[in-house]
Amino acid sequence: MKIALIGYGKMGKAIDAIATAKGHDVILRIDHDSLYLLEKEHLGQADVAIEFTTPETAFHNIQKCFEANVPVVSGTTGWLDQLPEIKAQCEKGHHAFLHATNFSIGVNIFFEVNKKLATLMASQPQYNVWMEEIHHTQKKDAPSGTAITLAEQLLAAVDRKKGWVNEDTQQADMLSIISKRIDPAPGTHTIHYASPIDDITITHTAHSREGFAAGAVVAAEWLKGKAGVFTMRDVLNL
Ligand SMILES: NC(=O)C1=CN([C@@H]2O[C@H](COP(=O)(O)OP(=O)(O)OC[C@H]3O[C@@H](n4cnc5c(N)ncnc54)[C@H](OP(=O)(O)O)[C@@H]3O)[C@@H](O)[C@H]2O)C=CC1
Ligand SMILES: O=C(O)C1=N[C@H](C(=O)O)C[C@H](O)C1
Repeated sequence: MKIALIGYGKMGKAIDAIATAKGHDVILRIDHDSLYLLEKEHLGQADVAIEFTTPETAFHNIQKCFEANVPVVSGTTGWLDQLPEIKAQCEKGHHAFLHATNFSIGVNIFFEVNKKLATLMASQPQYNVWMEEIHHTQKKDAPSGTAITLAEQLLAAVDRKKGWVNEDTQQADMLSIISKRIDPAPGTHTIHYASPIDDITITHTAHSREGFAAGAVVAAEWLKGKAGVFTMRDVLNL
């Protein structure tokens, strides 16, 4: 499979290593200083593009893939207010787009555990709940995209929380998401339920970026030849 990598930072490089080891041909490595490659003439030669850049650039990069009619897998976080618009453009143009706030298999299983635990906790108001995420200091967005996905899942089940805030709030009806930036943490997410009698805590800890990168390559293999808007749940059949 011919792959165009859009963004050649920590994730772009990790994906390059895994895709190449699997026998794929990485034909483009597009970074800040090679944006001229983000045109149909070059992008159009790829079977699929994998986009991991910045919150400010993801929307434009994905549009460029649509213009070149190249299926695009994106893992960039921090731009999710624009996600409905890009999904609409994808549907309208019959393109292919797959976004996930986290591509690791472990986190996608963790998402399912989070939903189940939140459903069980919905009728147990003695438990207060809050969330913590820890990432490296170069991370641009807070809270992490994964933490937002976890929070949205939790809020859909637990009525006593009306929304989330990115601070340690004392407001009983708001879910605290506490963000910590500590090197070299690749990504740790914890959900705490605490009562006067006992606590339940679930944690996912990434030991490296390998899980994110491997999942993105699997998603790209899966997306090739398809049209529509997809997530990692479709890839993993969850
Ligand atoms: N969904 C998931 O599983 C995961 C998602 N992420 C997310 O992926 C994104 C990237 O993470 P990471 O690789 O760690 O970040 P890095 O900062 O290491 O890499 C981002 C790269 O994108 C480049 N870039 C900036 N603007 C453009 C542009 N317009 N076109 C192409 N490339 C550009 C940057 O270049 P320069 O430095 O020159 O500006 C940099 O090399 C983040 O949003 C992060 O949250 C991260 C891990 C897993
Ligand atoms: O920026 C990162 O590094 C990560 N970003 C994603 C997120 O915002 O959730 C996924 C992972 O946690 C690593």
